[in-house]
Amino acid sequence: MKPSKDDLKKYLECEGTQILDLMRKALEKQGKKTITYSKNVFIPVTRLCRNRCGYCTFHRDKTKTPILAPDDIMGRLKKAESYGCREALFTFGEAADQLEPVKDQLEKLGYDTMVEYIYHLCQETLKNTLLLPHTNMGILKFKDLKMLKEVNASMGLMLETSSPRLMKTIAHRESPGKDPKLRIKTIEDAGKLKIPFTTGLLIGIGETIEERAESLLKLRRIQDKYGHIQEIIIQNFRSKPGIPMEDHPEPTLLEMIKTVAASKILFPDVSIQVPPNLNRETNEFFLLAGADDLGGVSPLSKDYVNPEAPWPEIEELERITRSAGFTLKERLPVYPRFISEEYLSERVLEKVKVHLDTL
Ligand SMILES: O=c1nc2n(C[C@H](O)[C@H](O)[C@H](O)CO)c3cc(O)ccc3cc-2c(=O)[nH]1
Ligand SMILES: C[C@H]1O[C@@H](n2cnc3c(N)ncnc32)[C@H](O)[C@@H]1O
Ligand code: MET
Ligand code: SF4
Repeated sequence: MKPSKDDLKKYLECEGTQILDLMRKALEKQGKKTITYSKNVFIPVTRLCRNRCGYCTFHRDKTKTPILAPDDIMGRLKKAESYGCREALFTFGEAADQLEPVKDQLEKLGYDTMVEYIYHLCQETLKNTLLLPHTNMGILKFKDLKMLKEVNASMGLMLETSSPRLMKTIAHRESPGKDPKLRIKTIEDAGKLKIPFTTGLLIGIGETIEERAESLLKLRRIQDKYGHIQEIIIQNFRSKPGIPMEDHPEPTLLEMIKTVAASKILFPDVSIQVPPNLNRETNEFFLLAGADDLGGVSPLSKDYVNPEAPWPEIEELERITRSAGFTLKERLPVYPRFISEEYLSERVLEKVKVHLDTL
């Protein structure tokens, strides 16, 4: 029986030893002995962005390099390959090609749009490296998703929250692209196109418990209809100096544990990921609450979204995983059940197969 909204609210609100019962229940649903992670390189293709999320330090108003040049990117990818990475995580400010400096630089490089540029970069990645592209560029149109499916092993977009109320608060009031209607449309379009998909929630940006439950149920309904969601990231808001939400409290450890556990109970069929660099001291608790993936870990690049939080070494992930009673296993940016012609283009599938023997 799938939990109802009331069940979810109860999970998210429970206290004391009820939390231990919740963790046990989630762990039973999780049911596996392994915890996965992906070795990646984070490529910030552009940091210019049309939005101004109250929690974000990634976006830049002005920069000398509006977009990273192809040779710079190829250099980073080659280096990543030599470190044994398998995933190229291309991250962008949203709709940056609506902004003049980006438009100008794209034009100089011979591209009309950012989608054309990233398509080319993914193509080059597949041609010249062993890395598998995963593109996370904000909301996209159906036709752009369709084009990018050709050259990506998986794609991603955080839902953040399904609450339209936050469009009026400090978190999203200057971010038209965080309108949950638009985000949900993109995630559904990716489902229609059968693109293996990463999404998630940002916890602690002013949403209520009820809104947290609604966000999870929204993703559940999408997954029931399309089945393309491979992982859900439960990401905790981290406060940092200088952001509009600097004084906003971070979610507590117990709130995060309850959200992770409730997510696993609602999504026994999807990996629940907690980024390990945002919870250096407390990762074990999430594994004991049903999280089964530690996400992308980069041996050579920093997390440009949370630059103050370095990624742990693989040895540390191994130690964390072992002490929680699991074994660590590397995975690709596309999860095993999506490795088929149904979900991957021929050229991506061919590249994915090269990795399967060495995982
Ligand atoms: O370490 C991080 N990885 C992030 N990733 C990457 C993720 O951890 C992994 O690389 C994916 O699981 C790919 O397998 C994202 C991927 C998306 O598609 C959408 C959003 C994110 C956000 C983050 C993030 O904030 N921090
Ligand atoms: C790439 C993803 O990183 C997340 N993100 C952006 N800013 C922060 C922050 N201060 N703390 C935690 N996560 C953040 C958002 O969920 C975005 O979608
Ligand atoms: N700007 C995009 C979004 O918020 C990509 C990740 S944030 C750096 O969806
Ligand atoms: S989180 Fe993404 S959309 Fe929001 S301001 Fe930062 S880069 Fe832009």
